[in-house]
Parts: sequence; structure tokens; C-alpha cells
Amino acid sequence: MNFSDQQLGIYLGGKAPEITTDLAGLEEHARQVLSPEALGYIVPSAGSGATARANRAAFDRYRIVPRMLRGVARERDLSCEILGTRMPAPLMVAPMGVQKLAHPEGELATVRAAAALGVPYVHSTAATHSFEEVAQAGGDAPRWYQLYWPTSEQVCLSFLARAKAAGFSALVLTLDTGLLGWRPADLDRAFLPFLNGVGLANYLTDPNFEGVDNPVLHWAQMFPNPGLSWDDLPFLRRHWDGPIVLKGIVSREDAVLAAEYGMDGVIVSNHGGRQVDGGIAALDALPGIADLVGDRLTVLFDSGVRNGADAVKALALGARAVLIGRPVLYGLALGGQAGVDHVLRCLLGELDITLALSGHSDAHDLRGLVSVASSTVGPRD
Ligand SMILES: Cc1cc2nc3c(=O)[nH]c(=O)nc-3n(C[C@H](O)[C@H](O)[C@H](O)COP(=O)(O)O)c2cc1C
Ligand SMILES: CC(C)CC(=O)C(=O)O
Repeated sequence: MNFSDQQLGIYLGGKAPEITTDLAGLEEHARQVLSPEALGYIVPSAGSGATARANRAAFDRYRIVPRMLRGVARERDLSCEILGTRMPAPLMVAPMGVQKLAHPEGELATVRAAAALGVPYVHSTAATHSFEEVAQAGGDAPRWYQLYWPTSEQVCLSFLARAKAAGFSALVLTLDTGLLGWRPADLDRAFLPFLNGVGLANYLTDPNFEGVDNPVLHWAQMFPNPGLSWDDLPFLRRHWDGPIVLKGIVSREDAVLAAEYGMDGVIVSNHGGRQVDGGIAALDALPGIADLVGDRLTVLFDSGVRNGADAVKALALGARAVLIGRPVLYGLALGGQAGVDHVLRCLLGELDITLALSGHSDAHDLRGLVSVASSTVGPRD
């Protein structure tokens, strides 16, 4: 992709966009349009929200230290290949279920917007559209599949086969959601989308659900799966012909185990703070994990990225690519496909501009570009 057309003036096309280009302010706008239930499910985090606050505080603690006179190209190329997937920049759409809560077109709007830009889309097991519908909407664009490993082996195998047949090239196994976290905003409303059948599209379209009396109950019996262990991973390897990435890794020990168990990558993530309250900021976990296993595993990152500058920080701390979570849903809520398109363009544009202003024409070799804030000020400050 030619990034020169994303420079602000040309990007705006001579008129002000309907949605702000200040992505950090997007949440406030999205709050105005989401129903109370949707807002309560999407925006808040687990418990007191300490992990989500820590995610943001960590981004604030790191500061970019731009370099000068480095002959930056007028037209830059941030494209890269991650686990066999080409992308215009090291950005992907994080797996997020229940997208119809944000907009009636749900995942179809998101995948269409991502596909038009070539940004890889990761399809959630808890989606409101099935593998096959999403594949049709996404055409030839790159897509990965995120597995919530069902307790039923038959359903698990069926999901893997359907994902493969529908062109999902890599498998993301999410590990931090063996149970749903303690989420007061939902508990206080006694609201869970799944109980109304929302987020069960992959299940309800599965042959294993045909003729089932109570599909929601059937789902409830196979969604929580806290019993998984490392020794289950070879099963996935046997049944998935393609890269496997473990999502939800925040400890160095688990990153090393992921390498020892022959995984291809990890996503350093705390699920946007939605699972464990009082957890380590994902960004604080990133550099240690990247240092330890970055030569053996593809290290990806999400949790707390709100704009292009945040993405630069995560890349500079060792992530090969960054996944975008809630900002995509805020764009979806505000404008459907056009809203997601807007958010992704802003991210791509700001990522490009921030890197260029820091002395980079591509997204390689960014280590050393950020410092911890306190180390950027003099000793007497
Ligand atoms: C509404 C919502 C639904 C999500 N659903 C899933 C999911 O189905 N599978 C998954 O692995 N992660 C899911 N996530 C977590 C995201 O993939 C990602 O880790 C998180 O949103 C990153 O944090 P951020 O939103 O603060 O950027 C969900 C997040 C949100 C906000
Ligand atoms: C619990 C899942 C089904 C969806 C999810 O990952 C989330 O809401 O964070």
C-alpha cells in the first residue's frame, strides 16, 4: 500500500470526517450510541478495572525518542509478512465476539472494512456470523481463526475443519478465557449476550448442533474449558495444518513453554483487562518475552492500543505486529463498515507518520526507539 495517500489532508478528502481522528477520544463517542447492555459488555473490564488502567498507564510510561536526519522516504512501505500472511503494515484486527452488539452488521462490516485495506481479520469462535459468512464477505483477504477450545472434541474438530475450508490460514488459541472473568457491569445487569443466543453463530450452524433441544444450554456445557493443559497442544498440531499462535501469554515461563511445545507464535495480551483484575500490564510483559523467545516465536501484542503511536511503542518493545481491539468496535458502533474503515485508516496513517517522524521508512528494526519516560529526562528532573 502506498501510504502517501493516508497523509492527513488527502485522507480527509477536503472535508471533515464524521468520526474523530483522535482515536483516544473514540470511546467517549461510542458510549453515546451503544445500548446500556452493549456498552456494559464491550467497554468495561474485569473487577475494579485495574488491569485495563495498568495497560494504559504502561503506554503512558513509555516515550518515543525520535531520531533525525535519517533520510526517510517520501513514500514509505510498512508492509510485512507474519506467519505467511502478507499485510500492509504490522496491524491486525483482534478476535472479538458478539459484534452485533455494536452494530447490526456485526463481523461482516468489520471483515469487509479490513479486507478492503488488506488488514488481516481474526474471526472469533464467539462471533455473531459464521466462518462461512465471514469468509464470503472477506473474499481473498487474509484471515485467521481464533479458537475457544470446546469441551466437545467433535465440535472442536468440526470448527478446525470449517475454518480451514473457509480459508482461515492461521489458528489463534486463546488461553486466558477458560472461564469468563468477573465482570461487574454484566453481573449487575444479569446480562450475557450468549444467553440470548448472541455470539453462537459458529455453534448454531455446526452439524453437531443439529436437532439439539436447547442450543444455549449445549453451548454453556462446552464453552468454559479451564481444564486444558500444555499436553493438549499436540492434539491441535495434529489437527491444524498451519501456524498456531497462543493468545493471552503474559509470563516469560509460559512463553518459553510455548516455544518448547512447538508453537509458532504468542500474542502477549491480557484480553484488554477483561479477565483478571489486578493483572500485569500487557505492555510491561512484552519486552521480557520478546527478548526471551523472539528468536524462536513470532511475538504479537494486544491490550490497550488506542492509536498509531501506541502501536509504534509496542513494535519498538518487541512485537512483530499489533492487534487492535476495542477501537475497532467503537468504529463499528459509530459507523458500521465505514466506521471500521475510518479507525483502521487512522491507525495506519498515524503509525506511518509517527514512524516517519522517528526516522523510519519501514517497520523493521524499531528496537531502541522507545524509552521508559523517567529515563528520557535528566537526573535532576
Ligand atoms: C467485546 C469484546 C469481545 C472479545 N471477544 C474475544 C474473543 O471472542 N476471543 C478472544 O480471543 N478475545 C476477545 N476479546 C479480546 C480481544 O481480542 C483483545 O485481546 C482485547 O480487546 C485487547 O484489548 P483492547 O480492547 O484494550 O485493545 C474481546 C474483546 C472485546 C472488547
Ligand atoms: C467470553 C468470550 C466468549 C468473549 C470474550 O472473549 C470477551 O468477551 O472478552
